[in-house]
Amino acid sequence: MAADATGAGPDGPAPTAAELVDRLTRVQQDFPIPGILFRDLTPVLADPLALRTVASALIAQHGPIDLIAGLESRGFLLGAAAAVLAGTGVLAIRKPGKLPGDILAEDYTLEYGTARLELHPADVPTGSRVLVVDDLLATGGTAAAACRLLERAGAVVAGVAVVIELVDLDGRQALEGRPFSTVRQY
Ligand SMILES: O=P(O)(O)OC[C@H]1O[C@H](OP(=O)(O)OP(=O)(O)O)[C@H](O)[C@@H]1O
Ligand SMILES: Nc1ncnc2[nH]cnc12
Repeated sequence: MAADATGAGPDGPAPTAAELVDRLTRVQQDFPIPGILFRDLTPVLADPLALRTVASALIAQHGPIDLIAGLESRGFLLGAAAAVLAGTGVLAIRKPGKLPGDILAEDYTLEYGTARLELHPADVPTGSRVLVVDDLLATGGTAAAACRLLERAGAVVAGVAVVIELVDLDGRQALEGRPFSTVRQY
């Protein structure tokens, strides 16, 4: 079995997803701009036990789902891992100009800047239950834009699942009551 960075002994209790996120997340002050405390999940993704445990936690709190939507770009990695565990496919909700052909687009506001997300509606079966997966909820603008895109495409948003929620920014309110779960709050 591949080594992991958690330090768990062979007979010790398995660490929870929240513990692994706490231990492994890289915290960087003033990135990408001054004033932002950046929480970087790449060490969690690089650890085999943490990736499996966290991906499993993302899908655990939601009912039956038909598809997972991963949000570019960090949500792609988690969304694909979660989709394999859930036995579903994965949709790519992308930044502008990346998807060819007929697309839907939604503009939104970030903790630092503004942005747009795009989706291929042809990949979304009408009435399918889609779980939106991303690494982090800050203002909630990204996840809310993804939900609006999926609903315009004819999907039912089964929920929004993120690894980290920055509670002071109250991003949940942007989700307007859609089911929401998080692995760790800061
Ligand atoms: O809740 P919000 O305020 O919308 O912010 C959260 C979003 O910001 C980050 O993505 P970013 O746009 O920086 O893209 P990246 O994943 O490509 O780095 C993060 O991965 C979330 O998608
Ligand atoms: N503080 C933060 N850390 C990591 N990703 C983010 N996306 C938006 N805010 C963020």
